[in-house]
Amino acid sequence: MANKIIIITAPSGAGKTTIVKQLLAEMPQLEFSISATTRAARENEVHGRDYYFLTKEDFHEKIEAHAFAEYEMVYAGKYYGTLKSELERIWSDARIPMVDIDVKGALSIKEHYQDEALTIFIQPPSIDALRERLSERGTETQASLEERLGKAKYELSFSHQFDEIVVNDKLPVAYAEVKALVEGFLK
Ligand SMILES: Nc1ncnc2c1ncn2[C@@H]1O[C@H](COP(=O)(O)OP(=O)(O)OP(=O)(O)O)[C@@H](O)[C@H]1O
Ligand SMILES: Nc1nc2c(ncn2[C@@H]2O[C@H](COP(=O)(O)O)[C@@H](O)[C@H]2O)c(=O)[nH]1
Repeated sequence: MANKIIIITAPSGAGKTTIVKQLLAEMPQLEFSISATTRAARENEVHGRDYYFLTKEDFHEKIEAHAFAEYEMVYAGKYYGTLKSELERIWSDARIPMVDIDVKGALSIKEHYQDEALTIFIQPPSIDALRERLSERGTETQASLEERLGKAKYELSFSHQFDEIVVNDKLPVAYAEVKALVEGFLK
């Protein structure tokens, strides 16, 4: 049987990480694909759990070695990428990688895995809701918040290129919808 992969994408602040964490807690056959990034760790983040935090030099070495299934410079000159070794590690444990990545990265990984992939776009109810969620999350400066919102407007135009679109207005409703899609895909 081909190796399956689930890709969740959305503009920053739409709620994909929130949904992914709940799915991972309830579906033991799924495993979070830990991305590599050159951005600094936030206060509560742990290397090897939330991300592999790399220097720019280390990230470039991995690009040269073709170690990434996809990578993008997502925000503020910072790289983020899905390591092939991470996907292989999860598949070798007979589990399914849950990949939480930006829209451009999701389009390129979708292209690569095609029929083995389920791609879900989490759509925010509005740009104002995104602003409010990112402000309340408290992780962004005014400049980085504006950068994320600016990019969100562009990313929303790609929603129809994914297998499914789920609007995350009321979290329990969106979560139930995503879970049903994932269960259907894994049957
Ligand atoms: N339906 C919802 N209604 C209100 N707040 C929500 C909802 N879903 C998620 N949130 C909150 O919005 C914030 C952003 O959510 P989350 O971090 O999951 O977004 P994200 O898409 O993963 O963002 P990023 O791409 O920046 O990692 C969090 O504080 C989360 O608790
Ligand atoms: N193309 C990729 N995008 C990724 C990857 N890992 C995370 N991301 C996306 O980056 C932004 C910002 O994340 P944050 O942790 O700084 O808030 C978000 O949209 C992530 O989904 C990756 O490996 N490749």
